[in-house]
Amino acid sequence: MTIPSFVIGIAGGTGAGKTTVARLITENVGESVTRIPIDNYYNDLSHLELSERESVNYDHPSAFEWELLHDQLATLLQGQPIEMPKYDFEVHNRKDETETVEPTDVIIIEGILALHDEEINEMFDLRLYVETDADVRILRRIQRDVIERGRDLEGVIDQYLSTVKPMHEQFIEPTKKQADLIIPEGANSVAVNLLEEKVQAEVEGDTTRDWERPTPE
Ligand SMILES: Nc1ncnc2c1ncn2[C@@H]1O[C@H](COP(=O)(O)OP(=O)(O)O)[C@@H](O)[C@H]1O
Ligand SMILES: Nc1ccn([C@@H]2O[C@H](COP(=O)(O)O)[C@@H](O)[C@H]2O)c(=O)n1
Repeated sequence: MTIPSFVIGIAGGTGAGKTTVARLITENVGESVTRIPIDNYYNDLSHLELSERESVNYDHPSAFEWELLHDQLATLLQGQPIEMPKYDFEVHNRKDETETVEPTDVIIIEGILALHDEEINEMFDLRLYVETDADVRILRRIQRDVIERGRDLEGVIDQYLSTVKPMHEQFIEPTKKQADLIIPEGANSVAVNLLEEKVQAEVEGDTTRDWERPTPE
């Protein structure tokens, strides 16, 4: 049984480079790291029609099932596996299947609102906020949403102006204050190299966590 020794939260606006940072800093540590996108914890919206799901505000904190994320992270920290939900952006809903995730030395929780929830924040040993200019982020998002998430240009622009931008300003950007480190320009190589070394040390070392683990209910 592995008891994770280091938990990293990575927040930042859409397209800031969170996933890229998470991937790069864990590239050389193989299976000792688990990456958990909080997108997988969007609420199950199976009770809604596709047309209704299309108009949900996915950038508001209420779009996520925080309790499930909290409980599953606590389970991993107790050395137990979880059944992580999986998300399908094309249909705006959870997939039917889950993925079994085993606890590993290092866990990364990554997503726009990764630093939003107070209790989850307390479970992190390191809180990162990836900061990239809004114009760069929207350009990246257009490209990604059209190519990978089955969206059209008009829809991406409408969604950006109606919910993504205002929610970023109201909820996401303020979580920067919770961060231990702010990473400018996304995956900048100096920050990535330093964090990569830190992750490597956690995987190789015999470190223990300094917060009190939640007791199972
Ligand atoms: N530093 C960077 N330079 C150039 N492109 C980048 C950089 N960081 C990320 N990208 C690209 O931008 C897009 C969004 O990055 P991603 O890491 O998925 O962002 P996020 O997870 O914050 O939404 C991806 O296509 C990625 O390859
Ligand atoms: N059905 C959904 C769910 C979420 N989104 C958008 O995803 C963004 C978060 O993902 P990143 O990889 O960009 O961090 C968020 O801004 C939501 O607007 C969506 O479009 N559709």
